[in-house]
Amino acid sequence: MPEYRIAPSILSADFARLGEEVRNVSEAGASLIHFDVMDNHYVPNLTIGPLVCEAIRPYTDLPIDVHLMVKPVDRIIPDFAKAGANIITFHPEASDHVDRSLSLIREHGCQSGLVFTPATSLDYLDYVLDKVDMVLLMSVNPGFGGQKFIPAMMDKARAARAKLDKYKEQTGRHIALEIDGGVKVDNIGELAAAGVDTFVAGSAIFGHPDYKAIIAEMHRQIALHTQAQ
Ligand SMILES: O=C(CO)[C@@H](O)[C@H](O)COP(=O)(O)O
Repeated sequence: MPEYRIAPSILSADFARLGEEVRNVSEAGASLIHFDVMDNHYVPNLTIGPLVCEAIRPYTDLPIDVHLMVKPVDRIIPDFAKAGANIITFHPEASDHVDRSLSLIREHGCQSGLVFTPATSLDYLDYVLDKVDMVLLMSVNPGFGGQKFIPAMMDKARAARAKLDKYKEQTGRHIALEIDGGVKVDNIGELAAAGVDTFVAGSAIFGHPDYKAIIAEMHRQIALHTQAQ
């Protein structure tokens, strides 16, 4: 049975009270803090950088899961590692040398991962799986919170899990499968059954009045859909 993790996306938090929001979701049962970095170049929005990562670091003991939506990728990796990031993921299309960017993340003491937009092929994984700790599937187009889950991503999750399971059979190493975009209580169970183990949720958590209750309900749905497996 994999460890199922809920990662609130602070993109949907109240930025005026960010430290407090991070503390509140941490105490409410979150497993990771998902940190979306957008540059208004690779994606059409502009968010937060290493200074904000450093500022929230004292508010949680949970791993900070930095999702880079920036181009180029490499220059900013050491800054995030220094700011307290634990996991750093990036989009292969945004890196000049994917293998080098993955190595750079690990050299800086973080877990590494590749992110796939809805239309990006999983083939990018083929020659670099040994350097990947987490695969992040985007189930919306990157740039904004509060979008609708793209249904075709359910099959993509199954395909990704099959690839990662095959790799585990060969090597014994588990690679986490994370999904991001439109994750709610009504689809999280099916996603878990499809093989996803890490769930990013922004508006579903920060838009709910009781963070503890919504995270508990997400775990309940996951358990309901995976117990029989
Ligand atoms: O990276 C992104 C969007 O680009 C996501 O992390 C969103 O922030 C998820 O938000 P919801 O769809 O859960 O509201």
